[in-house]
Amino acid sequence: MATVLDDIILGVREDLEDRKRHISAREIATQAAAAAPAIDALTAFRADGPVKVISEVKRRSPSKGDLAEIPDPAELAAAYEQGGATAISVLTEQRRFGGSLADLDAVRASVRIPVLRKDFMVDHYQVDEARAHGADIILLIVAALDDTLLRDLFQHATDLGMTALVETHDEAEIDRALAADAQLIGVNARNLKTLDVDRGVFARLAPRVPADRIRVAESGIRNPQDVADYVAAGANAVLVGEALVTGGDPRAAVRTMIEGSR
Ligand SMILES: O=P(O)(O)OC[C@@H](O)[C@@H](O)c1c[nH]c2ccccc12
Repeated sequence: MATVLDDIILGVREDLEDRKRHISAREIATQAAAAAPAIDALTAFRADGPVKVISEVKRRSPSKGDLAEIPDPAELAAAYEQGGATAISVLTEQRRFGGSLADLDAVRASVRIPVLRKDFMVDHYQVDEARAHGADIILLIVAALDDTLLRDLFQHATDLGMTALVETHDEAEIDRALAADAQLIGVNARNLKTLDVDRGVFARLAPRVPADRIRVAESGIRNPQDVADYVAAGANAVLVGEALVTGGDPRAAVRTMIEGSR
């Protein structure tokens, strides 16, 4: 049976073929090589201090529908940065999440911290594109990739100076992420095949991730207590979208998440 994830990836591939017709693979690779150097995100995540927050620019999602208007993603990202975010995640998937590369460009121009291109990466072209648009981090979803492609995209991101956030949902995926040498390992509480959120997954999987890796708890974080629970279970970082775009003052919202976890 086709899952939500399969369905999203079908659309992603169609849109990708369109973009390839406008900008060739060779041209996007040239643009990626010419971009300003990527920021070393691992250093930022390994720095001392309280929990690291990756704050997301998220307009819409398949599970919740429209979340927020976000007339100015640059302004939102700047507020996140002022609130103490370690990195900004920008959804660029268009059909289900309402994102775009234009959002990525706007955010890149407005902050100095690392920027994550959040999309369903299945092709070298998207990795080059991420770099050409100034991303420092890309998301690689283990559930969406076979081992060959996972390693290939991971290596390509590394070659371009980027860091991969490798996203997992279960024990087997953690093992695959570790085998690919991922340093930044995400555990998504939302299962992308069913869209169900289970905040208990992180605590179950975290012990399987060696302590020298950076553990990122993703999705379903409603308040500082959820952050504190994830930190207690071993999270070094959290990825928050909905609660920040719907929570009023985004600068205060990020700050509260960080403070509440201490
Ligand atoms: O809005 P939330 O529940 O705080 O979740 C943010 C982020 O974890 C979520 O957007 C996400 C995590 N992994 C993904 C992969 C694709 C698309 C989206 C995601």
